[in-house]
Amino acid sequence: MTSGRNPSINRRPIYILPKNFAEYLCPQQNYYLFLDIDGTLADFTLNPKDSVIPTSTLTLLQKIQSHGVKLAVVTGRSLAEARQMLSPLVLPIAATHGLEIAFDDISDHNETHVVSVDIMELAVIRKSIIQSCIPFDDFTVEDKPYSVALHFRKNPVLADAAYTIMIETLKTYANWTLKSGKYVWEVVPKGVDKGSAILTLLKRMQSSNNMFPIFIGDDITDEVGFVAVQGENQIIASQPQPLKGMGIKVGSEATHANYYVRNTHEVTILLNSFLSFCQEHSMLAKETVRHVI
Ligand SMILES: O=P(O)(O)OC[C@H]1O[C@H](O[C@H]2O[C@H](CO)[C@@H](O)[C@H](O)[C@H]2O)[C@H](O)[C@@H](O)[C@@H]1O
Repeated sequence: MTSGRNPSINRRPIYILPKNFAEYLCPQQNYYLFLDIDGTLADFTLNPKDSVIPTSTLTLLQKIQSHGVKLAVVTGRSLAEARQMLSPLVLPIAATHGLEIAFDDISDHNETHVVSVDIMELAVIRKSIIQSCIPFDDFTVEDKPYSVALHFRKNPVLADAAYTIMIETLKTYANWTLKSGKYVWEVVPKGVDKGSAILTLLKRMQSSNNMFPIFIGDDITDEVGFVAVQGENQIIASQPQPLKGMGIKVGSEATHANYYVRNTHEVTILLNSFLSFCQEHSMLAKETVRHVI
């Protein structure tokens, strides 16, 4: 649990050789690509403020987008921070684990909150957490607009102390819940998760029925996202068939995802293979047009 493992998940995913990812794709499908940020597009850093999505990855995503593939980001980061990390890319974002949803490419700064948040209460919770952390040197409290995260990556031995602080703090606050992640515990409003966020985004982004969602993520909070794209617990109202997409876990731990790659480097190789598929597919389309003319 301390490093983000969840013992209740015991399925073993299939390894995708990332450079051969295009072999899993088919030109008849409409791909919707959902991406997590930390541990997927960005490597981990000790301080959350230091992490970046490499410019080469942003360029790659921009190229994939230019081929008409629908892209969206689903992250635990706040919306403001996600926008900043993704700049200059403009795309739909589900932030704060699905609380803040923004359709930036569809309409200018069109944002919604999935549940209402008591900001005053959050301030009290934050203060209490900071107070409880005083005896410890190695915690990092990440102050976010609608949640508060307690990081113990600097000293993983503090995992249990971090958990105790968070669980004790939450005892008197019924509208908040605890999410675990890699070397982090986070207090977030109840009623938000990445699976529901993906389905909300998909419904808005949908341009045809032949949807094939792919979600790439690395952490426990991404598990419900894998279940959602693989169509294992619901159908979208306007969708006659259950979704049958692809969950890809970054890392070889047990997961609900059907597939995995090993690390963020392999994510970029996989995305390059996806781009090659798009390029080849558009080139084939152009060839067809040329022959018809
Ligand atoms: O859903 P994600 O995009 O993966 O965001 C989840 C959390 O990511 C960040 O924390 C993680 O990355 C940090 C920077 O590399 C690292 O120090 C920490 O140990 C990781 O848990 C972010 O700080 C959180 O706000 C996000 O919820």
